[in-house]
Amino acid sequence: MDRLIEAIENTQNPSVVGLDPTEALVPPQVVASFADEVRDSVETPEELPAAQLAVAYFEFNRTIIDAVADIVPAVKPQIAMYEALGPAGVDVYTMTCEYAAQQGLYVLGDVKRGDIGSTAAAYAHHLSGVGTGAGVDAATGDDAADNGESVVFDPWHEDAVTVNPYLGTDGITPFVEAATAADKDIFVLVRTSNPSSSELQMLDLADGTKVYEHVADLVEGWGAETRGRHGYSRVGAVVGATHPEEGRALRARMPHTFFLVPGYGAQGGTVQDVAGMFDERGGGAIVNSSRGIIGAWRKSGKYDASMSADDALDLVAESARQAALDMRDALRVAVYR
Ligand SMILES: O=c1ccn([C@@H]2O[C@H](COP(=O)(O)O)[C@@H](O)[C@H]2O)c(=O)[nH]1
Repeated sequence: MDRLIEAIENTQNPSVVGLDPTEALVPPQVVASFADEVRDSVETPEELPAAQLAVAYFEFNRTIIDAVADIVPAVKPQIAMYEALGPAGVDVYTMTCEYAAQQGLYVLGDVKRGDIGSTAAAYAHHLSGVGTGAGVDAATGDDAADNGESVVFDPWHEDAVTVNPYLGTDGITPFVEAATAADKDIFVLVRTSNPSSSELQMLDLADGTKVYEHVADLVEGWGAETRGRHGYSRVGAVVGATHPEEGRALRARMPHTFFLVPGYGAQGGTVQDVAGMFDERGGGAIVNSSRGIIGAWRKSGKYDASMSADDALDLVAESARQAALDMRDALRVAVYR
């Protein structure tokens, strides 16, 4: 977690911009502007809409990244938005991660993976890359053979990924090993921000703890051997901004676990809600906003359907930057006390 913590210190900004493009969040003239370019690149007419949206998503993301790269430490692309477009979308996911990394941003891939150990080992290649010396073997879950000439190709360009803990320790261990070998991190779902999250997470266990508290204790344990210079482990926790009381209690319960806090803005979370999720030095957490930043152009009052694609992208950039600055400044007041 050290690189993320130092990036936050350098920007004095504990926030991450979520890159969750949808058709509704990209100005229509931007999508339309790629019609001709894409027409020649597809093999069948059915592929055209997905291919066109994918190219538009990349241009949109690049615009956002350029607009915020000097003021935020990190971005969080949500892979679901890209997978929804098929292979063209997955390509744009990896291109977006690569571009963000090239701009010096920490890239947190929101992929929420989780499976039995051998399959988790394959998913862990998001962190370890592909090739000899790339950590765990995808088929067996064993250490990959290293013939001394290790060649690793990292197609994903992620510094961290989100992981689902429902399968327990053997579903997590390959990610911890891969993260450790590659100097990367994971964030495990503990108390999610969504309305139905209490159906499972708030259930009482026989010893009186809640399910999410038990997961929190597991997460502290999974990270115990991986603490860095700043006292936080490589195994972070996802804690929703929509649960301020539980988030505050988790902060005390998980002293070595860094928090990724989604649910700010579009889902109703406020700076007051997230303030208790930071430690006494104003560290220990990073707050995500996706729609609140990338969709800010729609609430700017300046959008006009007759704008050119270039003007619309300028508005996207200006609005995203302002929204990111507003979020940074609000967090600074609430957190850096
Ligand atoms: O508990 C969780 C875990 C993940 N998310 C993800 O964060 C963003 C939130 O987007 P907003 O537009 O800022 O609401 C999105 O990618 C979710 O999948 C979450 O919201 N809550």
